Amino acid sequence: MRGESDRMSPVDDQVDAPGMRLMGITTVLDDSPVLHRLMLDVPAGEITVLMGPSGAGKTTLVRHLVGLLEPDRGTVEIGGRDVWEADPAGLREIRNGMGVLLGGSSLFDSSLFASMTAFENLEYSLKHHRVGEAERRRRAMARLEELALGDVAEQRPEAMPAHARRRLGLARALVTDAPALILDDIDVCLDAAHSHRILAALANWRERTHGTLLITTHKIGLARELGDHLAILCNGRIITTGSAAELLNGIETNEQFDHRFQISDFLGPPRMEDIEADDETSRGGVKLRLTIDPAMVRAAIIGVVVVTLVIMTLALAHVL
Ligand SMILES: Nc1ncnc2c1ncn2[C@@H]1O[C@H](COP(=O)(O)OP(=O)(O)OP(=O)(O)O)[C@@H](O)[C@H]1O
Repeated sequence: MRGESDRMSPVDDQVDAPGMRLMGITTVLDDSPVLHRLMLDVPAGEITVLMGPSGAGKTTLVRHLVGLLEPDRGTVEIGGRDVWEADPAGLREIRNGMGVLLGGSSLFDSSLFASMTAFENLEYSLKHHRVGEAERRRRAMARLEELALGDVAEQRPEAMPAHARRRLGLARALVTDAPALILDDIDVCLDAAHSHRILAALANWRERTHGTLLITTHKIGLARELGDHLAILCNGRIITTGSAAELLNGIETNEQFDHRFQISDFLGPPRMEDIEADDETSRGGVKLRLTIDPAMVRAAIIGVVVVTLVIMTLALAHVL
């Protein structure tokens, strides 16, 4: 029989931890540039912590990775597969290999079902991965206990305080033992009482899966503790990568962090002019994604039909 520390994949076969790679990512939201020519490598089987000032674009980057938001330019690869070129079945396969906790503490953000209890929320994910009933119970309860949620297993998430709901979202991301884990902003659950449990749960997941973890946080202590690799996202780009100990040397507060990385980044925020200039010069190397508005296509077809009819009418009138 297998113990808790055994390696388990979502479907009980060994699955290799995937690397993740973002190349040349440019994103414009509401006519404002958010990311510009962003490059990031998340090595397979290791922990990468992503930090950056508030509004730098961390959640936007995560949304590109998990298939929720298509970048305007560039490629997003997980395990060597382009997330945004995958067909729906391929995208489902990529998503099945990921445990995800989105930023925010609302029900929607934590990917929880309001109509299900804490236990049912976790069991649902395992059912989706065709895990048998007894094993579902064992795994779901193990994750709930691990995150101090055993007592509220029968409660619905809406009845829980925000930090407990956030831990439940984390338990749900962990429960399938996916080989890739993407956790956006777990700071909400990192109060003094629970941070050691969160770190222990992540260490346990790592021991079971040897998976790849990408985590975004504002907590300098957490980044120091976890970070095999630290990447700093600032002004829409990854401005530096390295070991957390080196990059955070001498930084104790978020003000010091912002001061070192945001104020000293001489390139500053991305500008729309630069992105438009890229569009004009883009050839070959960087992929340009064009959005075709169906309304424009319809208008163009109607226009062609009308012009054709007018020409035919004129030609007919000329003949008669
Ligand atoms: N749907 C949207 N429409 C328009 N602008 C958006 C949208 N989502 C995010 N933004 C803007 O994009 C920028 C980056 O936001 P994002 O949430 O990715 O930053 P973040 O680094 O995760 O911030 P935080 O650390 O505060 O969570 C911000 O200026 C934000 O206002």
